[in-house]
Amino acid sequence: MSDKMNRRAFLGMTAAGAAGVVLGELMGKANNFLPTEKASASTLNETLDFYGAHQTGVVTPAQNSANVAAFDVTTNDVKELRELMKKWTEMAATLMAGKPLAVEPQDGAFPPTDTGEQIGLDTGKLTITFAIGASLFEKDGVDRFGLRSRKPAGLTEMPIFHKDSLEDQLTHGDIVVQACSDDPLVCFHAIRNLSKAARGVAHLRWQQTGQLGVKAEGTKRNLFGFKDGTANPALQDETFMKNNVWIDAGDGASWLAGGTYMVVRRIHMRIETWDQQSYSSQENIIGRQKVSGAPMDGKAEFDTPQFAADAAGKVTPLDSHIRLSNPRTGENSERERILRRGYNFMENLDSVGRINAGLLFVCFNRNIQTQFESIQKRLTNPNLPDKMLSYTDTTGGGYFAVLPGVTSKGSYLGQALFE
Ligand SMILES: C=CC1=C(C)c2cc3[nH]c(cc4nc(cc5[nH]c(cc1n2)c(C)c5CCC(=O)O)C(CCC(=O)O)=C4C)c(C)c3C=C
Ligand SMILES: [Fe+2]
Repeated sequence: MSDKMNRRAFLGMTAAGAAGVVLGELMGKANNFLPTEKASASTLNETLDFYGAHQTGVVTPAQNSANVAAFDVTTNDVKELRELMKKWTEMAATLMAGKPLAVEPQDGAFPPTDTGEQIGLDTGKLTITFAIGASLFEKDGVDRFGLRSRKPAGLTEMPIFHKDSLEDQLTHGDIVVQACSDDPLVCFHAIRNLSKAARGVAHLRWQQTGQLGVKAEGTKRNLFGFKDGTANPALQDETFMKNNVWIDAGDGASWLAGGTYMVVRRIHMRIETWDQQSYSSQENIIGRQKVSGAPMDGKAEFDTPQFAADAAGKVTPLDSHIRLSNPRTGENSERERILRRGYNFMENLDSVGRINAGLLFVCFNRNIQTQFESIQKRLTNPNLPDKMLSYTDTTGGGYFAVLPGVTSKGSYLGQALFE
């Protein structure tokens, strides 16, 4: 595939999208472009730059749709795995730039290189993020690719937490790919074509879509009807990202510097049961006011809850979700904080007619054990479990290491791991 922009592809793009790419190339962008958190139809044709020290899709403001797909690698040949990463690198850069995967006309005797359903669509700020699971380093005791010694100590298989109902076909995986865009079809197209290109080397293990809803500004809501993301760190807070999200060369696996750990939890929500709970009990379960998103003891969404003044949990119950997820005990709470980037999912009814919907919980953190797991263990502590656990069932997900970004053309995803 040529690095030069194909003239036809260029002309086929919307003017603004093409201008974005050209401007990016002229500026020689080193870092990922962060658009404002505003999402509107006029921004649908924005493209984000694939290249940078970190991959996109982590601190990128969440687009409206996501498609997260896990792959199992079927080859035992490390060269084939490396070739796949090279191919996916080129494809991701091309797709994010809004270009087709092949230059027309193609040889009519072969299947089209690009499946084509995105032709004429805007990219919707498409990001494609690649991460790898512990099983790529070792599976059933076998060092499949000679990579076992390079596995970061903190990258384990996701354990089964109290009350988890993990289903094998929705859990774990050798490689995970997160495609996010304001257009769900663009996400689908990305995953479909990456899967098609992996034929014979890797195949899809599970796939989960998610939606946030179109809203110009402010915190979006989950399917319990509450604002979700209020206490998330600001995406522009580089100090937070350095301390709590991005992995440092000194953290153990130097090849992973600039990456992060991604935790995925497919959390089914018992919608019908939840919908029968009184207004005040819903607020007590979450620990925030439903419409404003304010803490129980506050007035506005971003007020800080004063748990110390409510030791007995009379205002904000001790087993409420926000009280357990962040007890606000100074330094420790700050070190534990994660970057959440989840999506709602809504699927067909289950076999007995219940709504099959929930939260595709995604978070990024620098250390799974001291951050995500520390929070998760409080939420699932059998002695004082999160009240919300009675309304959710976690059916899938996994732990993955998000690869460092690709800084220049010719380099590829995971290169430092294979060298
Ligand atoms: C272990 C991590 C977490 C899981 C799993 C999780 C599931 C989950 N959360 C909601 C809804 C809300 N969560 C909120 C806050 C919040 N949640 C976590 C962690 C997990 N949530 C944290 C760390 C926080 C922030 C706590 C704080 O610092 O105050 C909120 C409140 C609004 C907000 O800050 O986002 C809601 C609402 C659901 C529905 C869910 C599983 C289905
Ligand atoms: Fe939460």
